[in-house]
Amino acid sequence: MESMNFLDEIIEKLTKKIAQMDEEITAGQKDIESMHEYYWENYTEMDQYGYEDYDNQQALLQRVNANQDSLRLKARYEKMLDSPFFGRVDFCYDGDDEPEVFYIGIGNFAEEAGKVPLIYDWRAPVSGLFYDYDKGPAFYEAPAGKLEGEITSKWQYKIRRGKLVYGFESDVKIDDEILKQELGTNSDVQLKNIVRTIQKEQNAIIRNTNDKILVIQGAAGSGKTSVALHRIAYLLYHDRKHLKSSSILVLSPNSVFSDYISHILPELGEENIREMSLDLFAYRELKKIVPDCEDRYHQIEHRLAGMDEADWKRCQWKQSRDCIGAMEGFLAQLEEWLVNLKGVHFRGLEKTEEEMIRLFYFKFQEVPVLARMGAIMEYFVDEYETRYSTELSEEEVEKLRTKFNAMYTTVDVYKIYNWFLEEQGLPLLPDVPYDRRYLSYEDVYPVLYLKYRLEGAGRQDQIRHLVVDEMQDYSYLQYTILSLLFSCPMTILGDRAQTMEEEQNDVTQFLPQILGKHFRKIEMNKSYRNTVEIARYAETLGGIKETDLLDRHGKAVEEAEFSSGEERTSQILKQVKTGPDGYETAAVLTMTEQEAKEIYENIREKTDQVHYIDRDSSRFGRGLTVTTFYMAKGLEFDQVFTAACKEQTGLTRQAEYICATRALHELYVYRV
Ligand SMILES: Nc1ncnc2c1ncn2[C@@H]1O[C@H](COP(=O)(O)OP(=O)(O)OP(=O)(O)O)[C@@H](O)[C@H]1O
Repeated sequence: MESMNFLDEIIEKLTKKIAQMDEEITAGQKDIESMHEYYWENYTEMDQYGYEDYDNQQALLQRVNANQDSLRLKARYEKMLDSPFFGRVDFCYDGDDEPEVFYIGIGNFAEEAGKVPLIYDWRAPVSGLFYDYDKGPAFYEAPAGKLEGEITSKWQYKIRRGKLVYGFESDVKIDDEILKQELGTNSDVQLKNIVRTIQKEQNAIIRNTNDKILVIQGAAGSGKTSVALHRIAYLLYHDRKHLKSSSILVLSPNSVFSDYISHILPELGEENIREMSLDLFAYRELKKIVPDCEDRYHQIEHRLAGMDEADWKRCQWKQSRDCIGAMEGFLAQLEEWLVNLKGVHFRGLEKTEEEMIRLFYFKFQEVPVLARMGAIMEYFVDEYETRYSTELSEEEVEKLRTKFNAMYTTVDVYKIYNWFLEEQGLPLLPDVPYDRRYLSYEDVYPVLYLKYRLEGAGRQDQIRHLVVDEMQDYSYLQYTILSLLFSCPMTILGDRAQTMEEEQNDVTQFLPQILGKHFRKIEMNKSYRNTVEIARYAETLGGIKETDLLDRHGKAVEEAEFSSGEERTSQILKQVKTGPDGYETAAVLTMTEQEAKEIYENIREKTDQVHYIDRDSSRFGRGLTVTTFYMAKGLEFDQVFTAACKEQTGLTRQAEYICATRALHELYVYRV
């Protein structure tokens, strides 16, 4: 078969290329070492202005970067040696007699730079044909414009360790059969790349470069996270000049999730991007105000333990647009309370009280109020230094700073926040010194917002693309804070049905008010993860109408009630099928942390083949895991055991929905 010969040829050429690159990299390393040596031997004699020194450093830096690029490329070729291509499109350009053959893989491969690629990167313009069309008329957008023609044949391959597992001509679009096969296999402790089977609707999102803010509302298991990460890989490929992996940030729910998704980009030959939870970011930002805060999970636990309705209403209000409005009103009058302006004298330079008023309320009114005195002080120092043609020492500047800052009645954001709570008639935070302060989750973001409005927000301009996963879990206030910090393009994805509250949170309703008009919302309604049996069961829990499903069937969902936790645990252990000949992963998902601990301890008495995940964990392993529904968000397992209660509330129903949608093949709902 033609492709078999091609495969052998490619393997040979890749092997040769890798060997050649090895030599280049070793030579590069030697160059770097000798440049280092030269530098250390000669740097004392370099010209006094530092030009030579600078040139040497630049040359060294360039050589190091070039070697790093080669190492990265080599790593990609090594991956391609395992599976050089997965698709092929024969495309006859309009006006040509013969089709051209394009093989598609995870990266471009040409024998030499500048030569026609033997393999095309899945992100190359021509590769769009593979994902978007069946046989017949088709076109793609090349840098030179639209290229039209006809696809005369399309092939799919599975190659592992350099050997063809299968290869066949497909005349329908990327076949559901292949997808079913892919999804029918066992899950992994890592999300997989989907380059071989990206669907047309998914491809449109991945290749979208026009919309600055792309919001994806997608059903559970529709591939949102996968698509967002492939989109990042696509953007990196097409904008290497401006976009680096290190300038992309993913806001993810927790460290386990971060770890779960951290393999996709390296698998595709890209470097990893930065990942963080917004809570962690907030705590770091609040460090000077409070030493410790609650996190989101504490709040969920309080809710499940039966939080008072009035308390819950207050928590919700504090995250709302109304709270921001009230805080803005408060800020408008705050300037009056916050400063006690006086005249300043310093070695012959004087600013009278009237002048200070003019500076504070007019000249510097755009500067956030707690940063304003500093700005006025710098203005004063400038004036002094210009007038007396002298430079003030650091100590003198510090003395002046203290003098100016003494005009604030307080600079403590914690205290100022309490003034706000008092004004609103809300319960106050305890009036305690810094080291005894602890913020409840409801106050974390209002305090952060207040801090930014008082001191200014440190804009995160080094971030050139922001990905927000699980978008439904962020409030109006949190998005407002994000808009103060980031002005870069964003990919925001989530599912309103997977809210961790009774009522669904459709953030797409208010996002345009915050993020502006460069905004596109796309829905993904086809779900791939669960079997039809599991997906239909989950739909009844989530009150969702028929989702479009891949027609993959499996075991019926099993529901049972038990009279004790021990009985339930025994039954779970009977049903778990992880192991060498069984599934890769299984999870017992509970409503609360307490239940998770109990079940874990219970299982541990019988076997040590079990992992426990809580908010401090950073990864999950093969085999059986016990955790809460909220820590399992975004993850998937071959088997899921929902440890539910006999009585359902709105909140536990939602939790059960999240648990159910985590299951790939088997779902058991066991109530006690
Ligand atoms: N085109 C595809 N080809 C193969 N597998 C796919 C495809 N799209 C999605 N999947 C698989 O479906 C599962 C769900 O994908 P993913 O986790 O990205 O979805 P999600 O929408 O973020 O899910 P959720 O919101 O429920 O956490 C994964 O196993 C993923 O590999």
